[in-house]
This record gives sequence, structure tokens and C-alpha cells, in this order.
Amino acid sequence: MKTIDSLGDLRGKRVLVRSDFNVPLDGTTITDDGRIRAALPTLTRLADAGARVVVLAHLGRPKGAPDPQYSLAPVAARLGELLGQDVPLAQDLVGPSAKATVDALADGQVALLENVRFDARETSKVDAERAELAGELAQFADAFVSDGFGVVHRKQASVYDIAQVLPAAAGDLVLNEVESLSKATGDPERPYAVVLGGSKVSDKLGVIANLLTKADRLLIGGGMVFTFLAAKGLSVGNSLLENDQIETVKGYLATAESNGVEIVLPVDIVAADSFAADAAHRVVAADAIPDGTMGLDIGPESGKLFAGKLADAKTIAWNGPMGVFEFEAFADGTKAVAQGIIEATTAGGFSIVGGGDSAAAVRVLGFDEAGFSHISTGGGASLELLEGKELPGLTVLAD
Ligand SMILES: Nc1ncnc2c1ncn2[C@@H]1O[C@H](COP(=O)(O)OP(=O)(O)OP(=O)(O)O)[C@@H](O)[C@H]1O
Ligand SMILES: O=C(O)[C@H](O)COP(=O)(O)O
Repeated sequence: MKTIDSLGDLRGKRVLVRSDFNVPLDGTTITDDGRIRAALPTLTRLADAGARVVVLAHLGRPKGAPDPQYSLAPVAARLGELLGQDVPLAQDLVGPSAKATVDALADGQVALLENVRFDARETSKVDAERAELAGELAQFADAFVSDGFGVVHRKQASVYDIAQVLPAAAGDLVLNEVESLSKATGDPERPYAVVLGGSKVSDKLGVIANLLTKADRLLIGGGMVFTFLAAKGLSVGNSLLENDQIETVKGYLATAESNGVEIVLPVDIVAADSFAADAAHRVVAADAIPDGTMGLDIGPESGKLFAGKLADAKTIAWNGPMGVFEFEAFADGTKAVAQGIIEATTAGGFSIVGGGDSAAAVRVLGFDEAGFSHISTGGGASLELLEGKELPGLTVLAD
């Protein structure tokens, strides 16, 4: 991939940087700033080189129009604190405020444009619409640096199309992630265990097909569980469920069996009366989830089962928390898996944690990041790389 060095002398040049600042928020409070910290080496390097740095980022999944709950204002404030300089936030993406913000930048200064997903063209499936937005963004810049590793699997205007209209390079975070993850992409040391959880169920179900040809064991937790249990004919109450994926999952279960891949499902579930921190809850067998309740964590027996399946693994990839770890009552499954991975890593395994919330869970629950071989800023991006897919945001940076 092309590197920042290939862009030449950047003093006085306007450099657009795509970062991944999709951080977890509680209201307007950032509960884990790991993704912002991970962006600092590239931003500091560009600022130190005298560039005028204009950062593009998204937050959440707004519907292609401005939506105050997804404003990047909290990110601009935190980025400013971490960089030790005021980071102005333009009120729009390609409008008068963005233009004025970029025009006002001095050499070595960093500014942020408002959420790229407030413009429907960013995520459009129509090439010409994305290209049009990329063309408008390009007017603000002399070069583009792609450093949002967590979005390189997205064929979006600020990730993919922009790299075709400006001199483009990979930032240090993207290079570092690709190098670290490459240890698990080619010929991973076995047994190779993949732990999947979280709530982006349909996104992650998609990666399973490929993982069934690569991994030895798939451990399923989090919101993923219930589509699997339903595929086995079990009732899941009000738990997160992708009804239209049940047939696909039945196919995965059959393929796993014929490929000799072990799919490990929880044997018990923490079932709650509602989605709330103080919801009444009890541990039930996975085949006896009461009607009217929702599974918000894997149960204690499942935690032990999963840790046991990880103990001898030589390569481990983990994406997605095992439960709603943000609520203390539903964090134990995630803790058990994190602990199991740390022990397997200490015993000589190579472990990767991927995903905004999974990485946040490791830090928020008090685990030592050094216990894992690599904590990736990418969730879907790291999974797709591990699947062996070509990622549009990387291929477009090819030298
Ligand atoms: N059983 C469950 N029901 C509902 N939500 C769940 C359940 N288990 C986990 N979650 C939620 O899943 C969320 C994280 O899911 P997500 O798929 O976004 O993972 P991630 O690690 O952030 O990966 P990515 O970076 O790809 O988004 C957490 O906020 C957690 O509360
Ligand atoms: O959180 C992530 O994994 C990245 O920021 C990508 O977000 P997306 O899944 O909404 O594209």
C-alpha cells in the first residue's frame, strides 16, 4: 500500500484524513476513547509535518441527513484534549461551514468536518452519487490519507471514492492493523477459535460462511446466539432474533458438521424481564428461555464451557461482547471469555480482539490490554480481513 511518505512534502498542504471515530457514547459522554487515541499517531505526524489536517469521520448509523444525536461534537472536544490544540468542528460536510473551517486552518492545525453519514451520498450504492460527494470533498484537499481501519470494509465515498480522486496513502493505523492481523489471515496456527457476539447480527452472520472453511471452532455468544437457538427449533422469548436468517443458520450448522468445524453454543442464558440495567433476571437453560424474557448474557456454565474451548487454542479471534456488558448484571459472560483468552495467550496463543465495543469492553471491564496479542480498532473490518476478503478501502490504496 502507498504510505504517507509517498505524498511528499506536506507543509502547507491540505490533507483529508478518514478516521474511525465511531466511539461508544452514553448521551454525549464518550465511554471509551480508544479509537480516538489510535488515530493520534497519524494526525500528529501530519500536523508535525506542517499539513493542514481535515478529518472525516462517521458516528453511528444516521439516515443520510443531519441528526443531532450523531453529531461529532463530543469527538471534536476529546480529540482537541488529546492533541493539545483546539479542534474546530465544521457544522456541515461540504457546505459553507466546512469551506470556512478549512480556509481558516493554519499549518499544523487539525479540524473535523461533521458526520460524513449526514450526507446520503456517503453510503449510496450508486457509484455516481458517491463519486459526486468525493469530488466535492476533494475540493478541500491536496491529498487523502486513509486511517480509519474500522471502515476499510465499506465501499463509501469518504473511504473508497475519495482515494480515486486525490493522491492517496494508508495512514499508520491502517498499516499497523493490516500487519498485525496478517498473522491470523494466511495460515493460522491451530487450533483456531473464533468467538462471535455483539448485536450487529446480520453483518456477522455473513462472515460465518467463510470462517467455516478456516476456523476449527466457532463460539457463539451475544445477540448472535438466538438466531442459532431458533435454527435448532428452540424458543428464544423476546431476545434479539433475525428471523429471516434462520434458514441460513441452519445451512451453517450443516456445513460446520460436514467440514468438521465445531460450533459451540451457550448451554445457559441470563434471561431478563426487560432491556435495563436493573431488570429482574435469572439463569435458565438455553433450551428453556421463558416467554416474555430476553437473553442479555450467556450464563455461568457457558462462560466455563467457552473458556475451556479457548484454553488450547493457538490462534483466537474475538469480535463482539457475549452480553450487554454495559450493564453490570450482564457483563459476566464477556468477562469469562476475556479471561479465557488472556489465559490462552499467556500459554502461547496469538489473540486478536476486534470491534469498537469488544475493545471497549476489555478496557471498561478492567482487563489489561497487554493480555491480548492485538486489540484491533476494526470490528467488521477485522473480521472481513480474517475471512480472507478483499476490502475496498485497502485495494484502492494499492501501490
Ligand atoms: N444478548 C444481547 N442482546 C442485545 N444486545 C447485545 C447482546 N449481547 C451483546 N449485545 C450488545 O452488542 C453490542 C456490541 O455489538 P457489535 O456487534 O456492535 O460489536 P462490536 O464489538 O462493536 O463490533 P463492531 O465494531 O463491528 O461494531 C454491545 O453494545 C452489547 O450491549
Ligand atoms: O464500528 C465499526 O465497526 C465501524 O465504525 C464501522 O461502522 P459501520 O458498521 O456502521 O459501518
